[in-house]
Amino acid sequence: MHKKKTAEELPNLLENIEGFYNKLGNKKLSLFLDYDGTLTPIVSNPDEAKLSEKNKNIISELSKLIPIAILSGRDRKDLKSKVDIDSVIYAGSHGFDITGPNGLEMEHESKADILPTLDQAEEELNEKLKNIDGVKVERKKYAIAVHYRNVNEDHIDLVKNTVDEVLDQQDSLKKGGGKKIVELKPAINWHKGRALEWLTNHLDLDKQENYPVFIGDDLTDEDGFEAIQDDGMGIIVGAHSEKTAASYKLQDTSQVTEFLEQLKRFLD
Ligand SMILES: O=P(O)(O)OC[C@H]1O[C@H](O[C@H]2O[C@H](CO)[C@@H](O)[C@H](O)[C@H]2O)[C@H](O)[C@@H](O)[C@@H]1O
Repeated sequence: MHKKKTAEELPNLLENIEGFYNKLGNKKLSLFLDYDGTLTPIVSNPDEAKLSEKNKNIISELSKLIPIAILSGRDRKDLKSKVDIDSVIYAGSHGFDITGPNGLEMEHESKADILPTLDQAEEELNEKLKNIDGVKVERKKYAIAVHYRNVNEDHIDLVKNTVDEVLDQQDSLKKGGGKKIVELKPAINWHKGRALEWLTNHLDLDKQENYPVFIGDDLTDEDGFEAIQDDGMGIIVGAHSEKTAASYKLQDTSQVTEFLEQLKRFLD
């Protein structure tokens, strides 16, 4: 277990790019990317978080050179429609639902049991929260995000308490956090880190020869950083409320774009 640091304590990747290339050495790079807050800036309406043409082009070009997977809390279909590149892997609902090139399809084995429970929780949340202005209940196949970014500060506790009430009745769901959201997720030890490990196995990325890099900005990305901290590198974008297992930082999404551009030139 490595000691976690605050994002402020970490070196900026762009200012230390030679150190990154040295760590990579002769190993083959694979890239794992979060979506919201990493490839797109955080915006108030989740539907408006669009991938820029610039990022789309770079990711598309990079995916011809190295394996790329996008690991998101979003629903996999929503994620795929927003990114719209055929040559990358999509892991939606925090890694519960994965598709990719060459017929790759993986849904977590819990699917049959958990879907009716999520359906019921979604219905209850919609009913109980319907009179609170600004709240948004976002159903993903294997999770539900309750957004309170646009809720009046006086009502935020009510939103959080309502989520707790619904969770109290569902032993098979657990609570998750994120940027101005509370999530209801399957109470299973599966997350972006486990999905990342599953993908490195599936892609046959032997640890001796490969170097996975994961870029993310939020609490749920910490599982991904931890999964690769011995054999690869976690890069945090901005900061979140806790210490991080990442080893480098990028200031914001524009620095992510800059890094991806540099990477493309380096690999060409
Ligand atoms: O794992 P990610 O790809 O980072 O997804 C995490 C959550 O992202 C989205 O919500 C966040 O971004 C929204 C758009 O910028 C913002 O309005 C919201 O406040 C953020 O929490 C997405 O809507 C969620 O489903 C994801 O779980």
